Amino acid sequence: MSSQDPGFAPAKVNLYLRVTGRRADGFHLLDSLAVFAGVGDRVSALRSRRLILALDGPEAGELAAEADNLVLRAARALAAAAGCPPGAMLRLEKRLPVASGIGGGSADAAAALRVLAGLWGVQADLGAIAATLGADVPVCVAGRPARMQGVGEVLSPVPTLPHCGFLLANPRLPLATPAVFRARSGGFSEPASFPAGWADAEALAEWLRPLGNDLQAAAISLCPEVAEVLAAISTQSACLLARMSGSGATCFGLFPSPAEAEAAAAALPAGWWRWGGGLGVPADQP
Ligand SMILES: C[C@](O)(CO)[C@H](O)COP(=O)(O)OP(=O)(O)OC[C@H]1O[C@@H](n2ccc(N)nc2=O)[C@H](O)[C@@H]1O
Ligand SMILES: Nc1ncnc2c1ncn2[C@@H]1O[C@H](COP(=O)(O)OP(=O)(O)OP(=O)(O)O)[C@@H](O)[C@H]1O
Repeated sequence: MSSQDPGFAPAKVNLYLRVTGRRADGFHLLDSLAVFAGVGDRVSALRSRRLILALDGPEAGELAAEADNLVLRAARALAAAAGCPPGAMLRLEKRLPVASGIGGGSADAAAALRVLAGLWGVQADLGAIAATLGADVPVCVAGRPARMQGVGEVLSPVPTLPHCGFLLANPRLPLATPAVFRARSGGFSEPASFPAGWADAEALAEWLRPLGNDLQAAAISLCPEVAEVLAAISTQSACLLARMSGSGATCFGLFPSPAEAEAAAAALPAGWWRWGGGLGVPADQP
Protein backbone atom coordinates (compact mmCIF):
# COMPACT_ATOMS: atom_id res chain seq x y z
CA MET A 1 0.00 0.00 0.00
CA SER A 2 1.40 3.41 -0.80
CA SER A 3 0.25 6.97 -1.26
CA GLN A 4 0.43 6.28 -5.04
CA ASP A 5 -2.04 3.43 -4.70
CA PRO A 6 -5.04 4.32 -2.53
CA GLY A 7 -6.92 1.45 -4.21
CA PHE A 8 -4.81 -1.30 -2.65
CA ALA A 9 -6.97 -3.23 -0.18
CA PRO A 10 -4.61 -5.36 1.91
CA ALA A 11 -5.51 -8.36 4.05
CA LYS A 12 -6.05 -7.46 7.70
CA VAL A 13 -4.50 -9.89 10.18
CA ASN A 14 -5.52 -9.97 13.85
CA LEU A 15 -2.28 -10.94 15.64
CA TYR A 16 -4.29 -11.48 18.83
CA LEU A 17 -8.01 -11.08 19.42
CA ARG A 18 -9.64 -10.88 22.83
CA VAL A 19 -13.38 -10.59 23.39
CA THR A 20 -13.61 -8.27 26.39
CA GLY A 21 -17.36 -7.75 26.71
CA ARG A 22 -20.71 -7.52 24.95
CA ARG A 23 -22.83 -4.47 24.21
CA ALA A 24 -26.58 -4.31 24.79
CA ASP A 25 -27.10 -4.53 20.99
CA GLY A 26 -25.26 -7.88 20.88
CA PHE A 27 -22.03 -6.59 19.33
CA HIS A 28 -18.89 -7.72 21.11
CA LEU A 29 -16.23 -5.49 22.63
CA LEU A 30 -12.82 -6.46 21.32
CA ASP A 31 -9.16 -5.90 21.96
CA SER A 32 -6.96 -6.76 18.98
CA LEU A 33 -3.69 -5.90 17.25
CA ALA A 34 -4.43 -5.60 13.53
CA VAL A 35 -1.69 -5.49 10.90
CA PHE A 36 -1.79 -5.48 7.10
CA ALA A 37 -0.14 -8.02 4.83
CA GLY A 38 1.45 -7.30 1.47
CA VAL A 39 -1.34 -9.16 -0.37
CA GLY A 40 -4.73 -7.70 -1.14
CA ASP A 41 -7.55 -6.76 -3.48
CA ARG A 42 -7.49 -3.68 -5.69
CA VAL A 43 -10.22 -1.08 -6.23
CA SER A 44 -10.12 1.44 -9.08
CA ALA A 45 -12.68 3.96 -10.33
CA LEU A 46 -13.43 6.01 -13.44
CA ARG A 47 -15.89 8.84 -13.81
CA SER A 48 -19.42 7.74 -14.74
CA ARG A 49 -22.94 9.10 -14.38
CA ARG A 50 -24.15 5.80 -12.93
CA LEU A 51 -22.72 3.64 -10.13
CA ILE A 52 -21.42 0.43 -11.68
CA LEU A 53 -19.21 -2.33 -10.25
CA ALA A 54 -17.21 -4.83 -12.32
CA LEU A 55 -15.57 -7.79 -10.57
CA ASP A 56 -12.54 -9.76 -11.69
CA GLY A 57 -9.51 -11.49 -10.19
CA PRO A 58 -8.99 -15.09 -8.99
CA GLU A 59 -11.47 -14.89 -6.07
CA ALA A 60 -14.19 -12.92 -7.90
CA GLY A 61 -16.25 -16.06 -8.54
CA GLU A 62 -17.24 -16.22 -4.88
CA LEU A 63 -18.89 -12.80 -4.98
CA ALA A 64 -21.72 -11.16 -6.90
CA ALA A 65 -21.56 -7.49 -7.94
CA GLU A 66 -24.80 -6.97 -6.06
CA ALA A 67 -26.05 -3.80 -4.44
CA ASP A 68 -24.89 -4.98 -1.01
CA ASN A 69 -21.28 -5.38 -2.13
CA LEU A 70 -19.27 -3.40 0.39
CA VAL A 71 -17.62 -1.39 -2.42
CA LEU A 72 -21.04 -0.12 -3.57
CA ARG A 73 -22.20 0.45 0.01
CA ALA A 74 -19.05 2.51 0.64
CA ALA A 75 -19.67 4.57 -2.54
CA ARG A 76 -23.26 5.34 -1.55
CA ALA A 77 -22.25 6.23 2.02
CA LEU A 78 -19.50 8.61 0.86
CA ALA A 79 -21.80 10.28 -1.70
CA ALA A 80 -24.51 10.72 0.95
CA ALA A 81 -22.02 12.26 3.40
CA ALA A 82 -20.64 14.59 0.71
CA GLY A 83 -24.03 15.45 -0.80
CA CYS A 84 -22.96 14.45 -4.31
CA PRO A 85 -24.41 11.88 -6.75
CA PRO A 86 -22.75 8.44 -6.43
CA GLY A 87 -21.54 8.16 -10.04
CA ALA A 88 -18.49 5.97 -10.77
CA MET A 89 -17.46 2.95 -12.78
CA LEU A 90 -15.76 0.83 -10.13
CA ARG A 91 -13.57 -2.20 -10.68
CA LEU A 92 -12.78 -4.67 -7.89
CA GLU A 93 -9.95 -7.10 -8.49
CA LYS A 94 -10.60 -9.82 -5.89
CA ARG A 95 -7.55 -11.74 -4.65
CA LEU A 96 -8.50 -12.36 -1.00
CA PRO A 97 -10.85 -15.25 -0.18
CA VAL A 98 -14.38 -14.14 0.74
CA ALA A 99 -15.63 -14.55 4.35
CA SER A 100 -12.22 -15.64 5.59
CA GLY A 101 -11.36 -13.48 8.63
CA ILE A 102 -8.88 -11.23 6.88
CA GLY A 103 -11.33 -8.42 6.28
CA GLY A 104 -11.39 -8.54 2.48
CA GLY A 105 -14.74 -6.83 2.15
CA SER A 106 -13.78 -4.27 4.78
CA ALA A 107 -10.49 -3.54 3.00
CA ASP A 108 -12.39 -3.13 -0.27
CA ALA A 109 -14.81 -0.68 1.35
CA ALA A 110 -11.89 1.32 2.79
CA ALA A 111 -10.11 1.39 -0.57
CA ALA A 112 -13.32 2.49 -2.31
CA LEU A 113 -13.69 5.39 0.19
CA ARG A 114 -10.08 6.52 -0.51
CA VAL A 115 -10.35 6.16 -4.29
CA LEU A 116 -13.74 7.86 -4.58
CA ALA A 117 -12.80 10.71 -2.21
CA GLY A 118 -9.99 11.41 -4.69
CA LEU A 119 -12.14 10.98 -7.82
CA TRP A 120 -14.96 13.16 -6.51
CA GLY A 121 -12.68 15.69 -4.76
CA VAL A 122 -14.49 15.10 -1.49
CA GLN A 123 -13.10 16.11 1.92
CA ALA A 124 -14.87 13.88 4.43
CA ASP A 125 -14.17 12.07 7.69
CA LEU A 126 -13.61 8.65 6.12
CA GLY A 127 -13.17 7.02 9.55
CA ALA A 128 -16.65 8.08 10.65
CA ILE A 129 -18.22 6.83 7.39
CA ALA A 130 -16.21 3.60 7.74
CA ALA A 131 -17.69 2.86 11.16
CA THR A 132 -21.19 2.74 9.61
CA LEU A 133 -20.06 0.07 7.12
CA GLY A 134 -18.61 -2.59 9.45
CA ALA A 135 -16.49 -3.20 12.54
CA ASP A 136 -13.31 -3.81 10.51
CA VAL A 137 -13.66 -0.90 8.07
CA PRO A 138 -12.19 1.88 10.32
CA VAL A 139 -8.90 0.02 10.84
CA CYS A 140 -8.76 -0.68 7.10
CA VAL A 141 -9.19 3.05 6.39
CA ALA A 142 -6.33 3.77 8.81
CA GLY A 143 -4.30 1.22 6.83
CA ARG A 144 -1.51 0.84 9.37
CA PRO A 145 -0.92 -1.50 12.30
CA ALA A 146 -3.25 -0.45 15.10
CA ARG A 147 -4.86 -1.62 18.29
CA MET A 148 -8.62 -2.09 17.82
CA GLN A 149 -10.98 -1.69 20.75
CA GLY A 150 -14.66 -0.88 21.23
CA VAL A 151 -16.44 -2.97 18.58
CA GLY A 152 -13.46 -2.27 16.32
CA GLU A 153 -13.82 1.48 15.82
CA VAL A 154 -11.61 2.68 18.69
CA LEU A 155 -8.12 2.75 17.19
CA SER A 156 -4.83 3.53 18.89
CA PRO A 157 -1.23 3.48 17.69
CA VAL A 158 1.08 0.57 18.50
CA PRO A 159 4.87 0.28 18.78
CA THR A 160 6.72 -0.19 15.47
CA LEU A 161 6.64 -3.84 14.52
CA PRO A 162 9.97 -5.65 14.12
CA HIS A 163 11.17 -7.06 10.79
CA CYS A 164 9.20 -10.29 10.34
CA GLY A 165 7.36 -12.45 7.83
CA PHE A 166 3.75 -13.61 7.63
CA LEU A 167 2.18 -16.65 6.10
CA LEU A 168 -1.58 -16.72 5.45
CA ALA A 169 -3.48 -19.92 4.70
CA ASN A 170 -7.16 -20.66 4.22
CA PRO A 171 -8.68 -24.12 3.62
CA ARG A 172 -11.09 -22.62 1.07
CA LEU A 173 -14.04 -22.90 3.44
CA PRO A 174 -15.99 -19.70 4.17
CA LEU A 175 -16.91 -18.90 7.79
CA ALA A 176 -19.64 -16.35 8.55
CA THR A 177 -18.51 -13.90 11.27
CA PRO A 178 -21.90 -13.79 13.15
CA ALA A 179 -21.99 -17.61 13.39
CA VAL A 180 -18.51 -17.69 14.95
CA PHE A 181 -19.40 -15.03 17.53
CA ARG A 182 -22.58 -17.01 18.34
CA ALA A 183 -20.64 -20.28 18.75
CA ARG A 184 -18.20 -18.73 21.24
CA SER A 185 -18.49 -20.01 24.81
CA GLY A 186 -16.81 -18.87 28.00
CA GLY A 187 -16.50 -15.50 29.62
CA PHE A 188 -14.63 -12.38 28.67
CA SER A 189 -10.88 -11.70 28.57
CA GLU A 190 -8.83 -8.86 29.99
CA PRO A 191 -7.35 -6.38 27.49
CA ALA A 192 -3.68 -6.89 26.59
CA SER A 193 -0.87 -4.85 28.10
CA PHE A 194 1.53 -3.48 25.46
CA PRO A 195 5.31 -3.21 25.83
CA ALA A 196 7.32 -0.20 24.59
CA GLY A 197 8.41 -2.27 21.58
CA TRP A 198 9.69 -5.66 20.38
CA ALA A 199 13.36 -6.26 19.61
CA ASP A 200 12.66 -8.85 16.91
CA ALA A 201 10.11 -11.30 15.54
CA GLU A 202 10.90 -13.79 18.34
CA ALA A 203 10.09 -11.18 20.99
CA LEU A 204 6.82 -10.32 19.21
CA ALA A 205 5.87 -14.03 19.11
CA GLU A 206 6.65 -14.46 22.81
CA TRP A 207 4.45 -11.50 23.69
CA LEU A 208 1.61 -12.66 21.43
CA ARG A 209 1.65 -16.30 22.57
CA PRO A 210 -0.54 -15.99 25.73
CA LEU A 211 -2.93 -13.45 24.18
CA GLY A 212 -4.63 -15.93 21.81
CA ASN A 213 -7.66 -15.49 19.60
CA ASP A 214 -10.86 -15.87 21.63
CA LEU A 215 -12.79 -16.87 18.47
CA GLN A 216 -10.44 -19.70 17.47
CA ALA A 217 -12.10 -22.53 19.44
CA ALA A 218 -15.55 -21.47 18.19
CA ALA A 219 -14.30 -21.38 14.60
CA ILE A 220 -12.77 -24.88 14.97
CA SER A 221 -16.10 -26.17 16.33
CA LEU A 222 -17.79 -24.95 13.12
CA CYS A 223 -14.93 -25.73 10.76
CA PRO A 224 -12.54 -28.42 12.10
CA GLU A 225 -10.22 -27.86 9.10
CA VAL A 226 -8.97 -24.71 10.90
CA ALA A 227 -7.12 -27.02 13.31
CA GLU A 228 -5.47 -28.76 10.34
CA VAL A 229 -4.35 -25.44 8.91
CA LEU A 230 -2.88 -24.40 12.28
CA ALA A 231 -1.04 -27.72 12.61
CA ALA A 232 0.35 -27.45 9.07
CA ILE A 233 1.59 -23.89 9.65
CA SER A 234 3.13 -24.59 13.05
CA THR A 235 5.18 -27.51 11.71
CA GLN A 236 6.86 -25.35 9.03
CA SER A 237 10.51 -24.73 9.81
CA ALA A 238 11.21 -21.33 11.43
CA CYS A 239 7.52 -20.77 12.35
CA LEU A 240 7.39 -18.75 15.57
CA LEU A 241 3.62 -18.70 16.11
CA ALA A 242 0.51 -20.06 14.33
CA ARG A 243 -2.91 -18.56 15.04
CA MET A 244 -6.27 -17.86 13.41
CA SER A 245 -7.07 -14.32 12.21
CA GLY A 246 -10.39 -12.62 13.01
CA SER A 247 -13.32 -15.03 12.88
CA GLY A 248 -11.43 -17.42 10.54
CA ALA A 249 -10.95 -19.61 8.73
CA THR A 250 -7.69 -17.95 7.58
CA CYS A 251 -4.74 -18.65 9.87
CA PHE A 252 -1.39 -16.90 9.96
CA GLY A 253 2.15 -17.93 10.78
CA LEU A 254 4.71 -15.49 12.14
CA PHE A 255 8.26 -15.96 10.80
CA PRO A 256 11.61 -14.21 11.33
CA SER A 257 11.64 -12.96 7.71
CA PRO A 258 9.35 -12.55 4.66
CA ALA A 259 11.53 -15.02 2.68
CA GLU A 260 11.01 -17.77 5.30
CA ALA A 261 7.26 -17.10 5.31
CA GLU A 262 7.14 -17.24 1.52
CA ALA A 263 9.00 -20.58 1.44
CA ALA A 264 6.71 -22.03 4.13
CA ALA A 265 3.58 -20.93 2.24
CA ALA A 266 4.79 -22.76 -0.88
CA ALA A 267 5.12 -25.97 1.16
CA LEU A 268 1.42 -25.97 2.24
CA PRO A 269 -1.24 -27.95 0.32
CA ALA A 270 -1.79 -26.48 -3.15
CA GLY A 271 -5.58 -26.73 -2.70
CA TRP A 272 -5.48 -24.10 0.04
CA TRP A 273 -5.35 -20.35 -0.55
CA ARG A 274 -1.91 -19.40 0.74
CA TRP A 275 0.46 -16.44 0.73
CA GLY A 276 3.78 -15.60 2.36
CA GLY A 277 5.67 -12.31 2.61
CA GLY A 278 5.98 -9.17 4.71
CA LEU A 279 3.79 -6.43 6.08
CA GLY A 280 2.21 -3.88 3.75
CA VAL A 281 3.61 -0.35 3.64
CA PRO A 282 1.43 2.12 5.63
CA ALA A 283 -0.88 4.26 3.49
CA ASP A 284 0.99 7.54 3.90
CA GLN A 285 4.51 6.21 3.30
CA PRO A 286 6.13 5.92 -0.13
C1 LIG B 1 -13.80 -10.45 14.08
C2 LIG B 1 -13.20 -9.25 13.36
O1 LIG B 1 -12.77 -9.62 12.07
C3 LIG B 1 -11.98 -8.74 14.12
O2 LIG B 1 -11.23 -7.81 13.39
C4 LIG B 1 -14.22 -8.14 13.23
O3 LIG B 1 -14.70 -7.75 14.49
C5 LIG B 1 -15.39 -8.47 12.31
O4 LIG B 1 -15.63 -7.31 11.58
P1 LIG B 1 -16.67 -7.25 10.38
O5 LIG B 1 -16.58 -8.49 9.56
O6 LIG B 1 -16.45 -5.91 9.73
O7 LIG B 1 -18.01 -7.31 11.19
P2 LIG B 1 -19.42 -6.60 10.88
O8 LIG B 1 -19.75 -6.79 9.44
O9 LIG B 1 -19.43 -5.23 11.46
O10 LIG B 1 -20.34 -7.52 11.77
C6 LIG B 1 -20.73 -8.83 11.39
C7 LIG B 1 -21.36 -9.50 12.59
O11 LIG B 1 -20.32 -9.97 13.48
C8 LIG B 1 -20.70 -9.79 14.83
N1 LIG B 1 -19.79 -8.84 15.47
C9 LIG B 1 -18.91 -8.10 14.73
C10 LIG B 1 -18.02 -7.24 15.33
C11 LIG B 1 -18.06 -7.12 16.73
N2 LIG B 1 -17.23 -6.31 17.38
N3 LIG B 1 -18.94 -7.86 17.46
C12 LIG B 1 -19.80 -8.72 16.85
O12 LIG B 1 -20.58 -9.38 17.52
C13 LIG B 1 -22.14 -9.29 14.79
O13 LIG B 1 -22.97 -10.44 14.84
C14 LIG B 1 -22.24 -8.64 13.44
O14 LIG B 1 -23.56 -8.61 12.95
N1 LIG C 1 -16.26 -6.66 -1.62
C1 LIG C 1 -16.55 -7.71 -0.83
N2 LIG C 1 -15.60 -8.64 -0.58
C2 LIG C 1 -15.88 -9.69 0.24
N3 LIG C 1 -17.06 -9.90 0.81
C3 LIG C 1 -18.03 -9.01 0.59
C4 LIG C 1 -17.81 -7.88 -0.25
N4 LIG C 1 -18.94 -7.19 -0.29
C5 LIG C 1 -19.83 -7.83 0.46
N5 LIG C 1 -19.31 -8.93 1.00
C6 LIG C 1 -20.00 -9.88 1.91
O1 LIG C 1 -19.41 -9.72 3.21
C7 LIG C 1 -19.25 -10.98 3.86
C8 LIG C 1 -17.93 -10.95 4.64
O2 LIG C 1 -16.88 -10.96 3.71
P1 LIG C 1 -15.35 -10.66 4.08
O3 LIG C 1 -14.52 -11.32 3.02
O4 LIG C 1 -15.13 -9.24 4.33
O5 LIG C 1 -15.26 -11.47 5.44
P2 LIG C 1 -14.15 -11.61 6.50
O6 LIG C 1 -12.82 -11.76 5.80
O7 LIG C 1 -14.56 -12.73 7.42
O8 LIG C 1 -14.19 -10.26 7.26
P3 LIG C 1 -13.74 -9.90 8.72
O9 LIG C 1 -12.34 -10.38 8.93
O10 LIG C 1 -13.85 -8.40 8.65
O11 LIG C 1 -14.74 -10.57 9.62
C9 LIG C 1 -19.28 -12.04 2.77
O12 LIG C 1 -20.13 -13.08 3.16
C10 LIG C 1 -19.78 -11.34 1.52
O13 LIG C 1 -21.00 -11.87 1.06
